Amino acid sequence: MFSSTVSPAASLPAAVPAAGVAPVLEVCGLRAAINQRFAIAGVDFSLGRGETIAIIGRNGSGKSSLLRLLSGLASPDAGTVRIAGHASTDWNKTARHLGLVQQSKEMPAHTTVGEYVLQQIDLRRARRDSAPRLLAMAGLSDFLKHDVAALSGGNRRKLHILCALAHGPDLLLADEPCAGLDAQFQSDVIDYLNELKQQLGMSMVIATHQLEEVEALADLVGVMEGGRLVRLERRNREHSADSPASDTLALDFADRTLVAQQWTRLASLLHALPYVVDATREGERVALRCRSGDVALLSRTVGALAEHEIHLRNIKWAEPGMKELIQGRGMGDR
Ligand SMILES: Nc1ncnc2c1ncn2[C@@H]1O[C@H](COP(=O)(O)OP(=O)(O)OP(=O)(O)O)[C@@H](O)[C@H]1O
Repeated sequence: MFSSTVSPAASLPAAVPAAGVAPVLEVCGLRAAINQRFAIAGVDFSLGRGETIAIIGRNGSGKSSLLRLLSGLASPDAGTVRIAGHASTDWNKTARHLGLVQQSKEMPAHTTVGEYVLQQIDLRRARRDSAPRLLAMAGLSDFLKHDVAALSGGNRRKLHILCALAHGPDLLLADEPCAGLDAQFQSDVIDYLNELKQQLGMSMVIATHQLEEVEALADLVGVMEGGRLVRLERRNREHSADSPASDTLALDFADRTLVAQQWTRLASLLHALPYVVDATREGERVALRCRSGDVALLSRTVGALAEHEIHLRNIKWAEPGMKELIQGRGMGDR
């Protein structure tokens, strides 16, 4: 599913857009103290036109803080964020390029969808005649006269997104756009975001805990941990089924002398497993690099070795799989 793993993220050439194409978003050496104990640091990446980066990581890892810095709502202590070539804090220049969807947004009372959209268009000094097209794209044309407070969670989220796009920005920053939605609404919002990507060539930064959003939308995945971007991967969307994996299993054997005394036999058994890319010795342990991060690999490996009377004391992800990272688990036990 993901083509490569690089750490630190700064050294990743995959995140640099093709030569001659100005990045829509460029983040360089970003550092900012958020409070006395937490800082964003070591964030470097670029996003080309039409590309989407999903920012994942467990609660409190700094995703929202990073989005605030990208949007210019907060200023960095060091480094730069450039949106369409302009410093993110220079709102006069960046505002027309940027659409922002924050995590929670109050809806006004006694306001219809039609009125709300026009208010938001006026706020952004955009053209009122863009309203029908924006509403149609979000599938909300039939809700013009509905009270915004009575909209479903999914439609409300789409309304926020469409308002953020009223002035025709190149870059959408969305903080957990599907948080708290049930599966149906989630998939509605993801379809809508996908249309924006496909039809408008929108570039997007999406902070998320949802695997579905990453699967459907992301060209790049950035993993935040303790305020740092610790992994940055480019997804191979066309060949996701058989792309090489970045997932590694750590194997501890019941017989601690096995690796030292029977390495040749053990290595040939492990290399014969269809999903294994590579097996390497690390003292008494073995690191097994696998083609897919499927959780079933653990039980398949245990079973395959047991057939040869080889028993394991412990088996775990040496590097957390993408599912664990997205759901906020698996970091910190390396
Ligand atoms: N305005 C603020 N003032 C002070 N500290 C803050 C502020 N916003 C966030 N923090 C702190 O910064 C750290 C990172 O929080 P942040 O909300 O960026 O993480 P997150 O990855 O978005 O979390 P979640 O997935 O729960 O939304 C936390 O320790 C949080 O308490």
